[in-house]
Amino acid sequence: MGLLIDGKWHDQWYDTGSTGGNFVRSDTQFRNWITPDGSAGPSGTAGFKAEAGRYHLYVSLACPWASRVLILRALKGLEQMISLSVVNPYMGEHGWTFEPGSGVVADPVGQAQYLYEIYQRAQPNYSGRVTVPLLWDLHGNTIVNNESSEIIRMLNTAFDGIGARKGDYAPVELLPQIDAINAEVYDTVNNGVYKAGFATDQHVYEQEVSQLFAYLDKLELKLGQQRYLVDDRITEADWRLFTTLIRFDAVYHGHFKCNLKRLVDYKNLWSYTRELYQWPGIAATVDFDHIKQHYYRSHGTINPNGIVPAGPLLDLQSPGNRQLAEA
Ligand SMILES: N[C@@H](CCC(=O)N[C@@H](CS)C(=O)NCC(=O)O)C(=O)O
Repeated sequence: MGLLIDGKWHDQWYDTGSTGGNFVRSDTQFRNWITPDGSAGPSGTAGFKAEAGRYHLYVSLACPWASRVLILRALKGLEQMISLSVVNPYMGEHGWTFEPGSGVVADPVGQAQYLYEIYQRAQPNYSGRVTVPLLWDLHGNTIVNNESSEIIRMLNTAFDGIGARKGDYAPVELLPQIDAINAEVYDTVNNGVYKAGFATDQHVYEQEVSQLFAYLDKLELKLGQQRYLVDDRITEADWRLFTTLIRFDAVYHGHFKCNLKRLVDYKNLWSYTRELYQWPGIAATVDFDHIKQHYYRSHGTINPNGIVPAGPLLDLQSPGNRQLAEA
């Protein structure tokens, strides 16, 4: 694990020493938007028109942020329009690599060995983290965007005029509610598990874990009364929560010590997770082998012997048929 400084790779772990034992996620830097006509989006520059075959996505199947993007790509039926590379689940001294392995899909652009080469290709003097997901413009030979929350918004509508599947997961009239719940879920759940798992101070860890479970308790009640997080239709907010829930018992409970309860102990949340997992096209985006291999083998400070646990045995195929109480 490391980062690029002035275009040069440095192998170093997150610096929690300067932040009192807290894990602080850095902001992503490439923020352009694909739009139907190539005009500029809410940030970045213009010039990224939605076109079939023009864009390429780099992901890790282990990564919850990349998984959101895979999910929107599947829901919108964009698999033929946006091609895909998958990194090796093991992230070591060179960061993400394309080392051949089960499920790894090589870089078609320049046959990169390491993901950081793709960042160097776009910006030779780039300084910052080398993260997935990464959306690449095959025509312009540059990075469009490496912020998953923005990539999923683009995929939701930008390709609608050129054959994307119907479905709006962030309808304008629901955006204020979606954005509000996304912010809470991000802080307490999506990033909450990382803040607990990467904490290097006992007190910080305990605070993060208690905040995480207090919020899961709230969600458990909510999902006993309503089918989805916002309104009665599935939205982006549900998919953003799902990518953390589906990893919860397999990695966050053990590896990140988020173990006050397991997800399967939450009747409604577990049933909701199964329902979303069984949604058409979604199970194919979930790879428990990559998920477990990545977390347990890549974080040497947390799991020095790199042993990957055999369990848990999850029955994800049993029906996700929650009975809702009257609100
Ligand atoms: N804000 C980014 C975060 C992406 C991210 O942190 N991805 C992780 C994998 S789960 C990564 O690539 N980490 C490598 C690193 O931080 O060096 C997003 O949501 O797109």
